[in-house]
Amino acid sequence: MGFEIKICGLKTPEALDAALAAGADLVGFVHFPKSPRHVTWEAAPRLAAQVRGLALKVALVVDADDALLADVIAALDPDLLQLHGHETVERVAQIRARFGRPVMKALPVAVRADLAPVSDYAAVADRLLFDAKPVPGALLPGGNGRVFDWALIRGLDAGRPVMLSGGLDAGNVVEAIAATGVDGVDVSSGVETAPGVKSPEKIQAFIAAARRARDIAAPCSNLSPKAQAS
Ligand SMILES: O=C(O)c1ccccc1NCC(=O)[C@H](O)[C@H](O)COP(=O)(O)O
Repeated sequence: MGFEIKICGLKTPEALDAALAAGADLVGFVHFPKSPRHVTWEAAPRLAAQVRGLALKVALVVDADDALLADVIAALDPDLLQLHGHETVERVAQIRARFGRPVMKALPVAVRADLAPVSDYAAVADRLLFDAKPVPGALLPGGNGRVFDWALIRGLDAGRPVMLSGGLDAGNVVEAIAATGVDGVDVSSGVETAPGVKSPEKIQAFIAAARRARDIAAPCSNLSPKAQAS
């Protein structure tokens, strides 16, 4: 798996088109009704069909029960389930076994102690996503545009591919990649003009910047992220 760039919170055909045209490796669809990025049941199958294998489809859920997961999987046919709630290690393992889809567990990070469960989650998840811990009482568990201290995960060997998110944008993603050495980056609010409103220009700029950083980290490779992943 090569370095990967994920654009999350896509809910319109135009925004999805922009992410695919710019070369996103993963595109994320949020199922969380309180979110301004929530994808309706009506829109989900159409968005999923629009991807046409150009990127991996990621279905983001928060503490979903089996019935909801089954519905989300039926609607999106995702390549990856992103678990962005308080799912326990046991629940992550159960979801992976029960639904037969690769799983990325999001872990909220604010202080070093938040990394204590990394090895337990790495044992049951296919990937890990480090995101900034929301402030107490926040409406959303992610997609808050908050940055955490990247030094906390510098050089961390989780034994699984690791993505970084939380307050990334075209202006800081190069530094974030250099500071952490992660396997991929994930962005939502940093490519928006307002909560839930994606900007094609910001998506394009983010992906171009992240690619530049990847190429600095791996100067011998001319391959696209997708080609490296294959
Ligand atoms: O984006 C949301 O509205 C959302 C709702 C519920 C759970 C997670 C959510 N977003 C997660 C992400 O988009 C990313 O994985 C990550 O948190 C990056 O967000 P941002 O800081 O806005 O770039």
